[in-house]
Amino acid sequence: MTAPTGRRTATDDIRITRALLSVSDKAGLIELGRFLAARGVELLSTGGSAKALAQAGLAVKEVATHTGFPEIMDGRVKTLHPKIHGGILARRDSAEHRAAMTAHDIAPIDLVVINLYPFEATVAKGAAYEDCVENIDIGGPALIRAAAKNHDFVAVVTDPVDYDALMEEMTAKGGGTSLALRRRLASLAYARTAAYDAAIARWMQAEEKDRFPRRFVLGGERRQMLRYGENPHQQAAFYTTSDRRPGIATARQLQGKELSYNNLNDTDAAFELVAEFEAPAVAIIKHANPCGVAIGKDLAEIWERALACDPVSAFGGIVAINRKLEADLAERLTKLFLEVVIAPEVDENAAALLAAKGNLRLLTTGALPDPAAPGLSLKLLSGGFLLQDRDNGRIAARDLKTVTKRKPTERELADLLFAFRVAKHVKSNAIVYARNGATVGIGAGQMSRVDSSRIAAWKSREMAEAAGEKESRAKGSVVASDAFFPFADGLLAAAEAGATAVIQPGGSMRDEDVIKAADEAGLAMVFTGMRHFRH
Ligand SMILES: NC(=O)c1ncn([C@@H]2O[C@H](COP(=O)(O)O)[C@@H](O)[C@H]2O)c1NC=O
Repeated sequence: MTAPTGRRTATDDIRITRALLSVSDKAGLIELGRFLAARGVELLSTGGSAKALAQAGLAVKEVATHTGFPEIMDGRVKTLHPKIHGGILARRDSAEHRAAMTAHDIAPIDLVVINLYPFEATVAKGAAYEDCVENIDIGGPALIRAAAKNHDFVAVVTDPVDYDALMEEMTAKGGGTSLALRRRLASLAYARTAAYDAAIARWMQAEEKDRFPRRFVLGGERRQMLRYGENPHQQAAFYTTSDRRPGIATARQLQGKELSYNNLNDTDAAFELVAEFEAPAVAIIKHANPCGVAIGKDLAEIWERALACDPVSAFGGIVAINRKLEADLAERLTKLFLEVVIAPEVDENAAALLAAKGNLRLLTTGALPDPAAPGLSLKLLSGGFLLQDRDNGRIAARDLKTVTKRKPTERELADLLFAFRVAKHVKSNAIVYARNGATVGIGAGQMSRVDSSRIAAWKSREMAEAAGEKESRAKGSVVASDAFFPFADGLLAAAEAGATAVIQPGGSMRDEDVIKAADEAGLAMVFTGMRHFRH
C-alpha cells in the first residue's frame, strides 16, 4: 500500500458531474434521478435500476455501455470493472491518478448511490440455502467501500432515508456536497457493509452450527434514540438485530408516550414471562422483576389475582398478557397507573378504552415468542462480552423427581410448575410462593437465599393484612427456588410461612439435610435438575 503522492486537497464543495445508481430497493430512486438529471448530472446505472430510470423518461447510461463490458453471470459481475472502480477511487488531487484516468479512459464518478441485495430479508423469510447465497451482494459492497474510502471527493449514499439530506445539500451548494456530509455518509456506509457482512457471517455460522465462533459479529440498526438511559445522565438508543423474535423489537406501538430505556427492558421481561405459559397469563413487572403473575381461564379474573400479589408495587408497572386484550380487562387496566401494556393483539373496544389513558403505551406484537426456541444472550463486560444460550430450559411434570416421603398433590404439582416458571424470570436469588395459579409472594435479587425466602413470606403476610385477610397468603402455598437450597434454613423459612410443597433444582452437598428437614416439616419436595439463575 503506497500513500498517494501530493498534498491532500479535499475541498468542501465537490460538484457532482457523474453518479452511479445501483439499487435493489428502488424507493425514491426516480425522484433522486430526476433531481440529479435536472442539475446536469450524468446518470450511470445497472440493469434493473437503469430500466426503472429510463421508464421514468430519464436519460441514463447503462454501466455495460460505459465499460464496454456486459453484465455477466446472472448479475454476479456488473460493476466490478476498472472503469467504474477507477472512476470512484481516483484522487482528484493526484497528478498520477489523473494520468491513469486519461491513459485508461476513466471518467470520474462523484456520487455512488447503492443499496444492497436484500440478504437479511431473504434469510428472515426462510429462503433456501442457494437463494440466500445468491442474495449475497458482492459488487455493491465493493462500490460502497471504494466510494467511502475516497470520501474526500466522492459521496456515497447507502439508504433511501439519506436521499433528502443529499438533495438539500446539493441544492444549497449549487450541485456540490460538503466534506462533512461526505464523511458522515462514508461512516454510515462502512457501518452498512459491516452489518451486512455480520448478517452473512451469523447466517453461515448458524448453518455450520457454530454457536460460539472464533469471531462473533453482530449488526444492529438504531430503532430510536431514547430520552436517556437507565438514568438521566446516561444517553441511550434502542437497536434491533435481524432476529425476528416476536416481542419488543417487532412490536407496534398503538398509543402513548415514547418508550424509555427502562420501559423497553421491563416490557421485554414481561412479555418473555407470559410467553412461558400455554394458559392465559398476566404478568406485572417492576424493575425487570415480576410483582404479580397469574394464569387461569378468564383474563380479567387473572389480572385481579396477579394484581393482588403486590398492588402497591404494581403502580407504574408494565403489564404483559399472552392473549388478545379485550374490553373487560382493558377497563380494569384503566383503573391503575401503568406505564406499558403489551399483548399479541388488542380488540377495537379494548383499544378505545385504553385510548382514554393518553400516556399509556400500548404495544401489540402479533405473535408470542417461542420460549423453547434456541437463541443467544449477550452481556457486555469491561473490555469484552459474555455470550451464552438464552435460557430456553423448561421443566415439565415428567422432569420432576419427588425426593420427600410425601408426593405433591395434583394441585400442588400444578402450582409448583407455575411457580418454577415464574422463578426463572425473577432475579436471583429468586423465591416464589404461589397458590391456585397466582404468585402470592416474590423474593428477588437478594444475596442470600434465606433473605429472599423471608422477603417473599413477609410480602405474602403484608399483602394479606393490607387486604384485610386473616391469614398469610403463603399458608397452603407452594414455593419455588431458582437454585438449590444450600442449607435447610431457606426451606424451613418457607415451611414456617405456610408452604406445603417445594420445587428446586437440587444438587446441593447438603441435599440430604434439606430433604430430611422437608420430611420433618411434612413438605412435599420435587427436584427439577435444572437451575434458573438470572442476573
Ligand atoms: N456484481 C456486481 O458487479 C454488482 N454491482 C452492483 N450490484 C448490486 O446490484 C443491485 C442493483 O441491481 P439492478 O440495478 O440490476 O436492480 C444493487 O443492490 C447493487 O448492490 C451488483 N450485484 C451483486 O454482486
